[in-house]
Amino acid sequence: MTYSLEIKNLTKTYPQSDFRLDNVSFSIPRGTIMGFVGENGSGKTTTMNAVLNTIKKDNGTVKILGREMGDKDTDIREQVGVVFDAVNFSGILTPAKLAKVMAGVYKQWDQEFFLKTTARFNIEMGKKIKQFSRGMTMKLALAVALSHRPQLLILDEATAGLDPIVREEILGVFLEFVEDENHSILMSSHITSDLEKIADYITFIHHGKVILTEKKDHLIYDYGIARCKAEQFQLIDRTDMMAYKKRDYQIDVLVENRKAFERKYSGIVVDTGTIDEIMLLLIKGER
Ligand SMILES: Nc1ncnc2c1ncn2[C@@H]1O[C@H](COP(=O)(O)OP(=O)(O)OP(=O)(O)O)[C@@H](O)[C@H]1O
Repeated sequence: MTYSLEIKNLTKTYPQSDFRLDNVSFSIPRGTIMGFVGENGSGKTTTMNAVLNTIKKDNGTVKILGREMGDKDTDIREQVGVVFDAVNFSGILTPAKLAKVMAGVYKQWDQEFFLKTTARFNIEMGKKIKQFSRGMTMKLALAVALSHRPQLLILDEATAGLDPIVREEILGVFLEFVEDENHSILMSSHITSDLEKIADYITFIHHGKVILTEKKDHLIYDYGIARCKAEQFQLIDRTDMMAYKKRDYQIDVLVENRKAFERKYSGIVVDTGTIDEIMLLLIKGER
């Protein structure tokens, strides 16, 4: 398998902060979308910044399209499209003028593709960016990121604050982007329903550590949450539980193989879980 992004034992500490990105490792196979989820402050943006070399990592290796990126490595930079939550294009520019700037920055700038994408997104080319709504600005940022023809997109909360219709449109663009099996996306989002729709893999991060990387379909269809009474819970082997959480009248147990669990423990109801529910049990549950 070839990877667009390989992160191995990435470590980062900030001065005057207790936070530590602790040996973060995960890889994104070409042609796939990796959803990156975790609580506020768990280390998603720090990981992305360290991948992009916008902050200096303490340790570990990051390979983008098979190569480690040095400070002056502009051609790998061309291959990575980035959209962060806070877009900071100069407000006095219009999209038309911004495109001229970008054409000077990126060797692979594809003006025809930019015009096609902005038209598709109904972006007004002559309007100043400071007059754009948030959704419009995010769509413009995405059009820019795609128009220098990258192979990897890194998106930090790129759909946050957007209405469901705009999000649906953008998710469609992401799926088209990875369609040719060569392009990949690393995408952090608190809107896990978006990731349920388009991600191939999910990486969970908690307090700077990766707690799980898994195929999304495996999480959604094979993982399960067993709803147990206290006496049923007593009978379950610890090796069959990933995590558990006591509630008022039941104990929720996260299991990796819902069907096998149901066969072994007949009488216990096992539901499928959403990414949010699985994350809550992994983070807040006991082990
Ligand atoms: N420049 C900095 N100096 C010191 N601490 C920082 C700096 N940037 C981030 N941190 C701390 O690092 C931790 C991780 O922050 P990070 O932005 O990576 O989290 P996140 O998972 O992206 O969160 P969110 O979901 O809220 O965007 C936080 O505790 C944050 O306060």
